[in-house]
Amino acid sequence: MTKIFEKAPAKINLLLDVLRKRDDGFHEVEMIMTMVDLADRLEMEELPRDQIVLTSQAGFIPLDEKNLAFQAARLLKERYDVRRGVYIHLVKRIPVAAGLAGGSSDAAATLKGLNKLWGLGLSVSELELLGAELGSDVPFCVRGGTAIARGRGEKLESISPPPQCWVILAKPPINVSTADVYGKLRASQIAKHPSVPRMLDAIARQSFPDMCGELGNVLEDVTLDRYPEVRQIKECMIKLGADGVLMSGSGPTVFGLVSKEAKVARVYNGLRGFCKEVYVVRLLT
Ligand SMILES: C[C@@](CO)(OP(=O)(O)O)[C@H](O)COP(=O)(O)OP(=O)(O)OC[C@H]1O[C@@H](n2ccc(N)nc2=O)[C@H](O)[C@@H]1O
Ligand SMILES: Nc1ncnc2c1ncn2[C@@H]1O[C@H](COP(=O)(O)OP(=O)(O)O)[C@@H](O)[C@H]1O
Repeated sequence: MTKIFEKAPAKINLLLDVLRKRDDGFHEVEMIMTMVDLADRLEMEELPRDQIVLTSQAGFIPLDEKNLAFQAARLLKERYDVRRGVYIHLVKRIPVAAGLAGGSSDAAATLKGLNKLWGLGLSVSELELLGAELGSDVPFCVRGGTAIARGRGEKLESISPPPQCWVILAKPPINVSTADVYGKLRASQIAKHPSVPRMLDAIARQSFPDMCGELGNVLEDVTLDRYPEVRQIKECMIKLGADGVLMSGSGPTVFGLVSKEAKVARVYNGLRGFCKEVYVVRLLT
């Protein structure tokens, strides 16, 4: 029986700016997002009965309609009147509720995998549009690569990959709700907005130091104030000598960019002293 395998990588936001709060409750954003090589894996195969069955080795995520992979399968089934069942097994490796878009990437991988398994013939842009119905980060996860995201995150423009480097991810043991963080942000009172043109220029010139200098995320104002442990991890990474340090998305994961391999062990070992979940990965360029 045909089995489809899909990789669902985590994202980081090299830049996250909020322009204003919209009337629909969402925020108008400008983000520069890229993928890292920390990924979930999904296996999808035909089920002889007309049902969506989702399993995972992870005991700490919902496996019913609350799971974004389940929602993605249901959306395709309903929209294209697919009367076939599917068994999805999710190997979860991306930390949950971390600001790394794990659930969104699982949803994107499910859309891509079932498009193949069910022979739907949908284009990447059609899958992105479907993804937008599931969450603001899903269209980017469908497209992958590096992109500027506008609107509520669904309007994408692909750009060339950033200079390659090491990425050290540290996730403190707290769960941060994206809705809460956006809810606490006062968009009209943001003290300092990061510069999209300067970040794009640094990436286009492949200047690693300038890219590090242009990192910025306005959601740090909310999360770092509310969760001192996130601020502490950020300060620690800076002290340990990471070249650029930023919180990803709404947090609480903080990432450090490092260009020289020799420095990676120092940052990793220093962090491991007080943060259990630390990963060393590369950009997916
Ligand atoms: C902050 C970011 C940055 O990449 O990522 P995460 O921290 O979640 O990884 C995203 O904007 C999150 O995207 P995603 O997690 O898909 O959000 P959604 O499910 O669409 O929305 C969750 C909630 O966040 C708020 N929200 C989300 C996106 C946006 N542009 N404005 C908002 O105000 C809304 O309150 C919404 O109900
Ligand atoms: N496939 C999934 N993997 C992880 N979490 C999921 C998934 N589907 C739904 N969720 C729920 O979505 C919430 C946010 O998860 P996640 O996508 O990991 O966070 P973030 O948006 O911060 O990157 C969690 O509370 C989790 O219970």
